Amino acid sequence: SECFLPSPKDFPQLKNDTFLRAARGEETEHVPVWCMRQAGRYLPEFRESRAGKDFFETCQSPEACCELTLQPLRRFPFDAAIIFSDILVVPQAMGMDVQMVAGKGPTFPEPLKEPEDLQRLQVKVDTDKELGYVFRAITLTRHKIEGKVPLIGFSGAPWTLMSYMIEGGGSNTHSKAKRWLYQHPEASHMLLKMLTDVIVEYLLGQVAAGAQALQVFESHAGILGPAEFKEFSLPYLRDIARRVKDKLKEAGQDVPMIVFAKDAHYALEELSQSNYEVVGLDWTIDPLSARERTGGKVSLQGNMDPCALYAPKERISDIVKKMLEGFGTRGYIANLGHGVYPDMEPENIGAFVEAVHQHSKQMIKQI
Ligand SMILES: Cc1c2[nH]c(c1CCC(=O)O)Cc1[nH]c(c(CCC(=O)O)c1C)Cc1[nH]c(c(CCC(=O)O)c1C)Cc1[nH]c(c(CCC(=O)O)c1C)C2
Repeated sequence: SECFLPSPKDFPQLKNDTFLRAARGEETEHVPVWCMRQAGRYLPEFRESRAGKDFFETCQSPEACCELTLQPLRRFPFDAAIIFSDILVVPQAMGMDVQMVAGKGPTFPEPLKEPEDLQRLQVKVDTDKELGYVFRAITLTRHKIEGKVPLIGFSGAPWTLMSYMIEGGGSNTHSKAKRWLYQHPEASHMLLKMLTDVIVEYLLGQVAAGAQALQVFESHAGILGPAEFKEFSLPYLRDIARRVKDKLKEAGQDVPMIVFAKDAHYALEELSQSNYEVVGLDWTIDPLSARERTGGKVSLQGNMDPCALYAPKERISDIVKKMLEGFGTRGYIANLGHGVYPDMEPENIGAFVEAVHQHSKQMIKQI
């Protein structure tokens, strides 16, 4: 229960800082690797822990979040962990009802339909009160991880959260949310601004609780084109990193920030100049051209096609080798271009991690 949770103080010393060094573009002995959705249904122990339990109730239990975050680390030598939670806890904190419906995914029974609906949202969110359970999960996990690897906190980006709040769940066209951009640009900016304010507080709270890096997920960037991305996503992504960094600096703190804007290859140059140390890439971008286009301004993270995990292990090793040769070993964090799917073989995730470590050690020795 809550009163026995440890405080965000006296954390165990970090033993493997490879991920943090790569994020800052420093030299490492091997390329660090972790996987988006590394805590997930592809692990039998995850399915067992989650069985019969409500998804958001699980998110609200620091002990359950801690256990699910640690599970993949017991199996694989990942170089980072990401706290088990979901991006949709932010719309919940703003007063919206979100349920996880089996076989359908996250569902908002009463999505935003017209600009008047913005009045239903909490303007000033007390993140300690509404999202304190995430902060407590981070503090507990940072203790229980025993300094093995850094712990990443995260948030959804404003446009991605806006699209869920208007669509009411997952969508192929995102046409309801995009209608707002074209019919109600002012209300759209008002909503994006509201979300940005909450996200900044939320990310700062996660660092105060013990998060050692932050990733911002703009998972629905690809549905925007270059012009809409520049107007409705990029300014908010930039504002979030700027405000979080300025506040942390005041407190003498500094954590690397990663921006993952899925399918936003058209905005790679802008993303590399948006106040984030690391730009996460999906698999539709060629590693070498991503390097050229970002011109050494940022570290890069990604980007193996998750479906390559269906390949035999020797093939995974070859794909990883090519990926490493494309990105180079400096300022690079290996990852998938999106999350692990539930039907993937845990063994093949192991092969992916091992291939990154082995090939990169070889390459670094030869430099
Ligand atoms: C494991 C899981 C999560 N969320 C959902 C699941 C599946 C449900 C379950 O297993 O019980 C529902 C869950 N939550 C969401 C979805 C996608 C819905 C859709 O658009 O169709 C689902 C199935 C929304 C969501 N949630 C998240 C994103 C951004 C990343 C991405 O682009 O995939 C998004 C878009 C972030 C997220 N979500 C989660 C994590 C922590 C685990 C880890 O990464 O190891 C993280 C970082 C955890």
